[in-house]
Amino acid sequence: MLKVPDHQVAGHRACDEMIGPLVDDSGHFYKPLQNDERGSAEVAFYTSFSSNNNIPNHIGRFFPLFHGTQLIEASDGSGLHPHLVLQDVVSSYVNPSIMDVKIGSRTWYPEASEEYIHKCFKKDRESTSLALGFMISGLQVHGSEESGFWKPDKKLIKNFTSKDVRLVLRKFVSSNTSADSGMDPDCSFASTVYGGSAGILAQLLELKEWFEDQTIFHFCSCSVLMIYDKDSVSKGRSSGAEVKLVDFTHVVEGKGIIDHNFLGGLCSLIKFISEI
Ligand SMILES: Nc1ncnc2c1ncn2[C@@H]1O[C@H](COP(=O)(O)OP(=O)(O)OP(=O)(O)O)[C@@H](O)[C@H]1O
Ligand SMILES: O=P(O)(O)O[C@@H]1[C@H](O)[C@H](O)[C@@H](OP(=O)(O)O)[C@H](OP(=O)(O)O)[C@H]1O
Repeated sequence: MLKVPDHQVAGHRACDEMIGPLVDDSGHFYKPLQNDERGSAEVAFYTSFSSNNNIPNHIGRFFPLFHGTQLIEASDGSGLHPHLVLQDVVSSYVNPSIMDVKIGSRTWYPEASEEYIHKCFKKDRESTSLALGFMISGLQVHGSEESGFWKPDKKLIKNFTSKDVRLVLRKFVSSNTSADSGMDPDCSFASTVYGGSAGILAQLLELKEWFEDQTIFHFCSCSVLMIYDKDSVSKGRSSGAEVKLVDFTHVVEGKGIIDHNFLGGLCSLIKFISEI
């Protein structure tokens, strides 16, 4: 049975008769192919990535598993539409806290049209992308059974300044996070979620090491998803903190050159998190 995901934090959504992703109860995430070249570009990326023998196994785990494409009924009722069939990277979590961070100080690639570059450049300058090398695209933080999720709306997130980003990265790992909380975030989950040998920071550093070397792909406009489960931490279990990369509609060939745009943004995010 396909349904609209409960835990999508950014991107095109299935609502108001708009086509958007669907999930099933077997752990699959169906992302509709965009009709323009973005859809085919993402299929081409997953196809190439999943058959590339030069990708180390420990790096492969940062990417959703790819199960090809499938024609399924679109979420907007418009009929059969091709979808990427991906691993649903949040399906194993009960109440996942998730942050989508779009990496790179620029979200355009040099080969793009002038019009597209102009559109992206404007957004990069208005968001924190240009200044920080990354921007928060969406998030949800689980509070408690009673309070549910803190999921700031898109408009608020769009206007995040560098100072807001610093605060939100703290709120993401705090127990006193809620919509109207004026309290100083306690960061009580920081050491378990960000820290530790299996924490988010360790995973980002592992990714960084690969990006310092890989010249196969340039990941324009791609996001790092950070996911964990507060309930598990509170119950003394591991947070299950995971880093995944998503959104490969604008991946281009690396042509033997390091992806300095992604690498720089990743270093900046690492620095922000390591200071918490
Ligand atoms: N494999 C996945 N498993 C679970 N959730 C996912 C997966 N891929 C994406 N998501 C969710 O969907 C959101 C949007 O994903 P993505 O960026 O791929 O979509 P998009 O519509 O191409 O975005 P944009 O409009 O920014 O280009 C993510 O923030 C995340 O919440
Ligand atoms: O953040 P917002 O305001 O939702 O803006 C969207 C976001 O910037 C996407 O990255 C972009 O897709 P591309 O990166 O593929 O350009 C999309 O373009 P679209 O409206 O043409 O789909 C925008 O609408």
